[in-house]
Amino acid sequence: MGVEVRTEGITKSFGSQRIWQDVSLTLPRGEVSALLGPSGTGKSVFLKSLIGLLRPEQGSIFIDGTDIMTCSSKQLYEIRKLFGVLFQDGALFGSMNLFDNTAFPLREHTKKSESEIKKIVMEKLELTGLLGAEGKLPGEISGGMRKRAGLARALVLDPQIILVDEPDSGLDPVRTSYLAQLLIDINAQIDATILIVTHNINLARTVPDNIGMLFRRQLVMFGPREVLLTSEEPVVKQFLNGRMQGPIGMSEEKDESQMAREQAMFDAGHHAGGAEEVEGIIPQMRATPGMPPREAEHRRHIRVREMMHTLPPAAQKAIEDSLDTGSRV
Ligand SMILES: Nc1ncnc2c1ncn2[C@@H]1O[C@H](COP(=O)(O)OP(=O)(O)OP(=O)(O)O)[C@@H](O)[C@H]1O
Repeated sequence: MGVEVRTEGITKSFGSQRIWQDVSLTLPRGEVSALLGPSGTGKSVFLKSLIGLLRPEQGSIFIDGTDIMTCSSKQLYEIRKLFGVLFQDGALFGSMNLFDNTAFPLREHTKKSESEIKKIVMEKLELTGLLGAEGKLPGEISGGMRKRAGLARALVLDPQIILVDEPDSGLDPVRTSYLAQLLIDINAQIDATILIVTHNINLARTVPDNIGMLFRRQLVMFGPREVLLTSEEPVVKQFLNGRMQGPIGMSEEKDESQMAREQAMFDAGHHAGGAEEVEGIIPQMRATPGMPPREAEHRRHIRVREMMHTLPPAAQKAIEDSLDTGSRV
């Protein structure tokens, strides 16, 4: 079962470059959350901080109640075993076939026999649709297969927290949807807490229970998906529709004169980019029929009900509407 991950006021810089500051959020146990943000806003740095690969200079990171910023290195070693991480490129060893890549964490971190290892590895390769490819080298398979192999490897130690860095990078939209479905199904099967770092708008709209966004070195918001998806915040609206019109520029942010120049151009009819102006909420993906129900759905129902009065009116309405249609929450 998944565990809660909570950050309190964490701040990270590299030298004089501040990446983000005072970031506080809670990933509720067993729920799927997504962290969005334009390129370079420090999403990957955040993910690496959660697992203790990078160290923020301020704040606390509680994993199942233990602050990894102050715990001993022995405790940190144990806590890391709770994580399964899927890095952008799968981070596979190029000289090892998929079987050995997937078996690697079991051989490194457990005393399991080779026959036990084989059973687990084949189970995870089957789950990720890779049976039959176990003898292939990473260089011999497609990007989508490498991603799935990375996921198989991330799952072998039965993680309670799964961190996924840009699951869509290098994948076509169809394969991205299949990978998203796989993550939801895995969540239904093992109830792990999942954090997906992405700038894929479709993924953000359809997969997570909770969404947050980093911009201008701040966490702009974090909460139930309905909050961000109904937000009137210009940066959020711009991001969700993938348009040039708004505060996000080619480098991280625009100044006022550039905003005004561009606005005049758009007013004169210039295309602002982006293919669609989607407003509001679209239904969330469900586990594939035949899968166990997601336990997180029930817990989220209770949690969101309790916090309802603290949410903006548009988010409250979206939640009520989903209740009316019986779809969610
Ligand atoms: N180990 C490091 N040392 C110094 N600077 C770093 C290090 N890791 C990341 N950075 C810097 O931190 C900033 C944020 O990087 P990060 O990769 O987290 O962004 P991101 O939001 O994940 O971007 P993208 O969506 O493009 O992957 C960048 O300016 C990057 O150069």
